[in-house]
Amino acid sequence: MKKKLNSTLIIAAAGSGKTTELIKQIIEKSRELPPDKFLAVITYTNSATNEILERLQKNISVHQNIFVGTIHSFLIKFLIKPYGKVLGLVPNELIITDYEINVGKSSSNPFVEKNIIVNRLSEKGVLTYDYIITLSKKILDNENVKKRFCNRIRYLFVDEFQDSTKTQFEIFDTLRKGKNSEVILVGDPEQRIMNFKNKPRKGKSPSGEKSVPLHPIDTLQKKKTYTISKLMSNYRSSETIVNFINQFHSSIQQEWANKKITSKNPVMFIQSTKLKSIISDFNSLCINKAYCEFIPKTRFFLAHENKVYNNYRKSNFDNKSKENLPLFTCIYDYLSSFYNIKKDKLHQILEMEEIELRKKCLLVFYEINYNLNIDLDDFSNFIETTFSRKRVETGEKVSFKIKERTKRLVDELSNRITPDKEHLSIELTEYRDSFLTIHKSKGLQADAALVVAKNEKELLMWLENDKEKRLNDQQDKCRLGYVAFSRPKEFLCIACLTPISKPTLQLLNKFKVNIYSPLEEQVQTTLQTL
Ligand SMILES: Nc1ncnc2c1ncn2[C@@H]1O[C@H](COP(=O)(O)OP(=O)(O)OP(=O)(O)O)[C@@H](O)[C@H]1O
Repeated sequence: MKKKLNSTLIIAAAGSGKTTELIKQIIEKSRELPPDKFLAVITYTNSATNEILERLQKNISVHQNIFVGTIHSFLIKFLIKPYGKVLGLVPNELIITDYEINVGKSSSNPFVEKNIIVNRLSEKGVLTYDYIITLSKKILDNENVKKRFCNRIRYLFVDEFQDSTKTQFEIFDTLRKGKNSEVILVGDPEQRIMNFKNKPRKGKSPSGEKSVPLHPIDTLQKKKTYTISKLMSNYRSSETIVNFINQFHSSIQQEWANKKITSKNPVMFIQSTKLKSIISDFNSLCINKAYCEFIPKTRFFLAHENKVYNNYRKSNFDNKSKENLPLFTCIYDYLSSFYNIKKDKLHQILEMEEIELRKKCLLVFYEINYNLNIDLDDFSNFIETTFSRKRVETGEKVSFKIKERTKRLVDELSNRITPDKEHLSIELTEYRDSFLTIHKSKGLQADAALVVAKNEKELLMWLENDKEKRLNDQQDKCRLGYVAFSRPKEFLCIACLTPISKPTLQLLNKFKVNIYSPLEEQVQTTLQTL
């Protein structure tokens, strides 16, 4: 008897181990896959594609009829290449480009003008990413092609479904409607932080008033076309953080599942409004056992826009102490000026794998920590021997600068506590760049995170807990807060660059956030000592 094909929407909130779940389900379905049908997995980045393929290969042999790739490569393989030419929509040779067509503001109708350019390019075989989606939809208008497409694919998995556009969803849903395929969509409505071009346009409701179309990940939860399944555990964060983020999720209340994180660190709000003080308060809280039980080895500094941290980074990291930077960043920075090589090119030019480079950096750390009287000339020799590369001498002035730089590195590192084995392995495996926009931090995690709002209005959007308002937030502002708050495992601090009002303070209290005001802290300490 033919097995009933049941399409599913898996709601997987932050830290729920959605990749693990995805892999598990792909393996299960691959066992039921007829050899003449395809199982396709759509991912949103090439690195996600690689991770999924690597993890699959550890468990099954990935046959020709299993496809893992981005939406664009999926559509090119299954629709554009086999049918585009036959239908006379594209020429033989295709060039795919990520070039974005931007029509000048002076244009009277930029939308139409852009379409004309994109169509002309496609006639010549040049396809932009956006056009690949439009073209695929056009191809699917042909009933014959639609039937063949539906017959070819038995299972379709879509990762990060919340970031799909409406048109992309319509293409996926074609397969479900064909009744020969099973579609498995995995995503988190609360982590939908699309960029502008993906936004649905406003329409008018039958009554004439402006309506805001909801994303399919929200509407599908109310329909019966897809079975809804929810991953209820959070394997990433402490109980306090899980409870905190639950207050902002519109469809899931997660359970704290990582019982290894036993610390009860409170979620903190730092009351300073100057970025420099905020960062310094955050770093002091990280090493204060009263607030943070274990010193976090990986820290994220998050904000909506890069510019929040830019000035701070320029003025502090170019000249002064880097004492709170991760160990490897300090040594990479040093090596970068020592050899005059860009930081991200170090492993390439020094001809070693990233992990090898990090191990050598540890040798540098130990050399500084176990050798109390470092001779700066000897240190240069040590670096050259350790990294098997001589520094190119470029004059006395530079030599003097390198000596100064070495002195600074020795100062920075000799004050550090020797990392124990456990922490070392964390640093070796989980090191990440610390300053990130919230968009960039998606999918990543750190031991601690500082999340800075540029003003009270932004903070209040992040703290919005009215489900309807969150659902209708067209600019993803509320959800940006959720993504940022759900990154840390152990310690979450929030701050705001403008003073906040009393009602906002009360709101923070309502959400069980502790307020940290360094001045009050000082007064308390002084009073206690009297
Ligand atoms: N079944 C599991 N048991 C124990 N730990 C798990 C399990 N699944 C995932 N983890 C761990 O939990 C953490 C979060 O998992 P992961 O990054 O896959 O979550 P996610 O669902 O992708 O979250 P986000 O959407 O926030 O990026 C990781 O450290 C991962 O190793």
